[in-house]
This record gives sequence, C-alpha cells and structure tokens, in this order.
Amino acid sequence: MAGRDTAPLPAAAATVGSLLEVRDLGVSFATKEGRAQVVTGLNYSIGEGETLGIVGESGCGKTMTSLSLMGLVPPGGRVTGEIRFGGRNLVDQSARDWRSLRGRDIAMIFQEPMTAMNPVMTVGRQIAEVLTVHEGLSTASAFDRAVELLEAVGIPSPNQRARDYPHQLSGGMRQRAMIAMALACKPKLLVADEPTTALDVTIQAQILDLILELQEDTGMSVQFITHNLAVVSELAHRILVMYAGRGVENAPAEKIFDNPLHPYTRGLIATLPDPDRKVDQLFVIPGSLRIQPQRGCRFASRCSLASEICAATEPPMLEVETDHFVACHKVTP
Ligand SMILES: Nc1ncnc2c1ncn2[C@@H]1O[C@H](COP(=O)(O)OP(=O)(O)OP(=O)(O)O)[C@@H](O)[C@H]1O
Repeated sequence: MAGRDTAPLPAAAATVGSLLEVRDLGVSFATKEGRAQVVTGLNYSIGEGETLGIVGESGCGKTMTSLSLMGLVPPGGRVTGEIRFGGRNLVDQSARDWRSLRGRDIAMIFQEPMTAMNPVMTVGRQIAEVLTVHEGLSTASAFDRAVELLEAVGIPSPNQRARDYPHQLSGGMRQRAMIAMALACKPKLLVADEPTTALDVTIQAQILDLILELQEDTGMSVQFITHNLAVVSELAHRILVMYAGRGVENAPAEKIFDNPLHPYTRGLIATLPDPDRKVDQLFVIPGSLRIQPQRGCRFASRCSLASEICAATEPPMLEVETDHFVACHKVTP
C-alpha cells in the first residue's frame, strides 16, 4: 500500500525496466502573491518502450511537468524532487549537461511546431544542425540524413521540402517535420505536448499513427500530454490523470477506461463524445480549476461526493486495486 502521494510510489507502481522515474516532483514560481506551487508531489514512472498519457484540463500543470524533464521550465521557476533518467537525477544538473541530454536522449514536440523551429532556416538545415551538434556528422551527410528523416515521417518530395522554410509547409507537414527533428538522434524518450491539438481530425489521426509507428520501429518511450482523454485512448499503455498540479489517478489505460475510480476521471470519461448522445446533452464537469494552496482535496469544490474530510485533509494516493492508484477519500482499497 502507498503512503501519502508526496511519498515515492510503492514498488508495484514502478514499471520493470523503468527509463524514467519521477519522484515527489514540484514546480513553483515566485509571484506577487507569494510562491505559486503549480505541480506538487507528483510521482510516476515510464518503462522502456512504454507510452504514458498525462491527462488533465488546461492549467493543471502538464506542460510544466514536461518542461521540467527537458530542463526548460521558464526563468523564475523552481523544480524540486527527483527526475531519474537512466538512473541519474536530472534535477539540479548543469546547463551544459541539459544541453547534451536535450535532443539526444530526451526530445520534445509541441502543439505549435514554430515553438521549436527557426522560421528563417530551411527545414532540412534545422534537422541537419541537430545531427551535426549531437552526432558530429558533416554538414553534407547531416543534410542527406535530414532528407531521409523527412521521408520516414511521410513527407512527400522530401528533397524539395528539406529546402523549404517552415512557413511553406502545411500545419500537418510542419508537425511531421518537427517530429523528424525530434527523432533525428533516436531519443530514448519523446515528450509530446498536445502535438495534435491544433490539427484537424484527419491529420490528427495521421500524426498519432505516425508516433505509434515510429515508437514500434525505434522502441522509444513516450510521454504524451493532452487535455483530451480520447486522444490517448489508442496510444497510451498507462495513464496519469492530473488535477490542479497533483496526480489523482494512475493506472494502465484499460483500467482507466474500464474502471475509472476518481470522480474527476469519471467526469473526464463522461465528457467524451458519445455517438448516441445529442450535442446539447454533452456532459461538462461543473466549476473550474484553480491552483491555490488549500487544505483538503483540490477537487472537493467540484465533486458531488465531497464530504467534510475532503475539505479538511489531502487524500493520499493509495493502491486501491493491483497497479491502480487513486487519491480520493471516497475510493478505498
Ligand atoms: N511563469 C509562471 N509564473 C507563474 N505561474 C505560471 C507560470 N507559468 C505557468 N504558470 C502556471 O502554472 C500552472 C500550470 O501551467 P501548465 O502550462 O503546466 O498547465 P497545462 O496543464 O499544461 O495547461 P495547458 O494545457 O493550457 O498548457 C498554470 O496555473 C499556470 O498559470
């Protein structure tokens, strides 16, 4: 059984052959009102070749969690706890160590490819640059490899596209090019931050298929963050649901969908489109998310099951059934 959710998860939660182990992760920012703790006591692991979906609504701390794995939390942010990658703790490592890790061992793709791409450099040169920096390839062979990578992510006429600037590509093609750039050095972990949210549904499905295919080919692990549970249903082996900076449920994907236990996860599942339900009957979780220091369960003000204890005490993360962790006073083993 687990202790508080600020304590390490019990051994049962750690995947055998874990590539990444996040323990008691905290991210905070100094604000005029004092320190804002935007991620608190977060624990999870990702096994080799495994995809973890991190799901939660806007502002719950998904992006800050992902940026902390890249050493890219914005200035003023403080990261605490442990991020063990390949056995070593990344928190507090030097800027130089982050530079050598980023892009080579852990790579990230974003909702908006232009966040990661240089608008005034051709797509081929940008990908080639990653290869010259990390793999020491010559400019010419790095460019040839960039063309191969563009082809591998399904970009037609890759030779021509490599000579285009990012704005000359369509949204879906830009997203593919960013994936090619992220995968250039065969990272062990791909961190994907809502990479399909800005795309239309057909292109979205193509990009998800591409990530799945590339993962099968390379054996990389993936941390996929999204506000949309439906997006990770095909992709994730395991799902971590976050609410207001904390983990509230963590289990293999089939358990999350077949037997969601936290009231917030149940709410998320109820909001999934159902072909039998009319549009005007869409379910919405009442209330809104606020990250503020408070006693008790952060979801209590929106929870129909909440009672006195929920307002008074933070619920611990407990293993309520084998490999299924939930932080809720109303769900007990
Ligand atoms: N520089 C900052 N200073 C203070 N608070 C910040 C800063 N950057 C982010 N935050 C806060 O941190 C919280 C978590 O943000 P984060 O971007 O990780 O959420 P998210 O779940 O990824 O949301 P979204 O899906 O909208 O990106 C939010 O409440 C946000 O307002």
